[in-house]
Amino acid sequence: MVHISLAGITRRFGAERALDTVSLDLPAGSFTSLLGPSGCGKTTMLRLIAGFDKPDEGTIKFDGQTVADRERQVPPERRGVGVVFQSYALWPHMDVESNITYPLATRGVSGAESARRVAEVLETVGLAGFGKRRVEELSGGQRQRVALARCVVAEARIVLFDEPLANLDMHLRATMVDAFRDIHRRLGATMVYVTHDQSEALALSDRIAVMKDGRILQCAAPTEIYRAPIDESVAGFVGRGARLDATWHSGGEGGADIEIGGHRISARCSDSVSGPKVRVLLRPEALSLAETGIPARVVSTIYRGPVFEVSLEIPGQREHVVVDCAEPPVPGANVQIAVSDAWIIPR
Ligand SMILES: Nc1ncnc2c1ncn2[C@@H]1O[C@H](COP(=O)(O)OP(=O)(O)OP(=O)(O)O)[C@@H](O)[C@H]1O
Repeated sequence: MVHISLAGITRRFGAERALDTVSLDLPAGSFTSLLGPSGCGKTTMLRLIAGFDKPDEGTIKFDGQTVADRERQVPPERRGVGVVFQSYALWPHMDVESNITYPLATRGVSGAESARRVAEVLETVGLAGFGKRRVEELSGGQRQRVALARCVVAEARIVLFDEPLANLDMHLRATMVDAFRDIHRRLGATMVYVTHDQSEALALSDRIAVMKDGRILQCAAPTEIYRAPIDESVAGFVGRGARLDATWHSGGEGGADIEIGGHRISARCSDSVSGPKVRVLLRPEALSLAETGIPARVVSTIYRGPVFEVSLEIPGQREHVVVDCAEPPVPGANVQIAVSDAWIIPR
């Protein structure tokens, strides 16, 4: 288990800053997801941690030891980092066993000991009996698991995942999410996971770092990112929900009364916000159609599995509000929205 610390990391490509003075601490044994739109710098960050690339400014330390700064650069093979990338990084023409034993062979482990460890790890990743199969004969999900097995065998102290599930179908993704969680529990390695997929990030990580334009906007537990996003970008990027204009009425210190469409509601807030105008985040699960509430008009309904996603327009608001309903109201109908939870977005 390794504590990873990035301090003031900048990586430029021409005039562009792929990473812009990023500082981030990843505690030993933590599982952190990097979440953010395409091009925000997630892969660049992983490559710097792995040692495939070098920062222009700043320092990366593993357990207090510098592995990269402007002058020094510890090579990837001496960092104890395992990678599970979408491009697999396996030798396709070799069999599964040879791919997995490679890190053992480089450390002088061979023969019966090597065979025992490979059998054990194949069992762990659910590939018992696949040792002699060539990698090119495996499915995408199976290849991911071989890459993971290689990290386990190498006893990687840090494991980096770059969109490992992007090419897999929904069912396999769910299975792999379970496998990753299980491996994290067993290995106790410090894991960093890059994804576009919020549900993966929320399910897997103990912390999520939300990135934009080469910077980290917020790094916190998934529940905090979801319930108390630090700004408009995080609120808009993670989870469903609408950001609305509201008028401050009274309160402070964790909670306030605010008004939307002439209707008063209670909202959570950080200590730093106050009126007279505020922005508020309403998540679908905290909303329902009721006898009294914020007046709105039904714009559309879409069936999403067990519930209908109902899109509602509130006069004077730019974003539509989404509510999940068992029975869909008629488009055009005037309704009222009851609110059980709301978050005032800090500025
Ligand atoms: N080798 C390179 N040469 C030039 N520009 C690069 C290079 N690598 C990355 N970039 C640029 O740096 C920025 C960050 O790229 P990066 O791959 O880290 O983003 P990302 O968040 O991983 O994106 P995605 O989710 O699409 O994979 C992008 O604008 C990209 O075009």
